Amino acid sequence: MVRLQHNMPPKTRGQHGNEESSRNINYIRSKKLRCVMASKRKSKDDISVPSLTHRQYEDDVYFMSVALMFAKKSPDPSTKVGACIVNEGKIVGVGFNMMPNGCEEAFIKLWKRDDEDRLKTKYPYVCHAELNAIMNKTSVDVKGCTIYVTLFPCNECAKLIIQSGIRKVLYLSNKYADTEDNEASVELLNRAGVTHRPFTLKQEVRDLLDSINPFAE
Ligand SMILES: O=c1[nH]c(=O)n([C@H]2C[C@H](O)[C@@H](COP(=O)(O)O)O2)cc1CO
Repeated sequence: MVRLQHNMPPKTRGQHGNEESSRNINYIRSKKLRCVMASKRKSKDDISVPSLTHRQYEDDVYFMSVALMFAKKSPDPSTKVGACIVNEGKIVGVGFNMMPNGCEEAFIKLWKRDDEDRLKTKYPYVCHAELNAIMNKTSVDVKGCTIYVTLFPCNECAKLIIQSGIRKVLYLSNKYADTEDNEASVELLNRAGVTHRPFTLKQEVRDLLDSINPFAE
């Protein structure tokens, strides 16, 4: 009779007659299974603590939602853009595209995209969301901050972002991806070492934001 030592796997006959290795494999498998089951039991009892990446994702959703909420305030009838600057988890600046302060009334008819005369379109006058967010900042500076913006920054905004010390750009839409301005913007951000990446907001969050109407009766 073979006496099994405590903790030793039971002896079984392997498929190819290699008893020793098959015995070890079975032993390892059953041990692994016990570990998995134990960890499942543990995670059921534990209060779940979101992982760092999950928490970061939740923060990203939150700050991008703030950028979207501000985009809704833009008077531009065709493209509403919002931006939110974040410093170590705190919002330090928000903005949306609008005419310069004090010019809103005077330029009200200039929210056009097309006209033979460019001076009769919005483009030479409008202040972009990023510019407003940077100018409205509440902290001393925005060095090392992240900017959440609903549209990929144009080359002029890329310059502002770089010069202000912002180090990271998260954006929702990149609808002008094929334009030269956009190419210049990517080039600028890359050269300056400012990271930029798209962020996808789930449709449910967008729907929720669309449904918020604080002035509804
Ligand atoms: O980075 C940006 N930030 C920003 O606020 N804007 C604004 C300027 C205009 O009001 C609007 C773009 O208008 P349109 O898509 O009709 O060309 O978006 C546009 C960009 C990128 O072009």
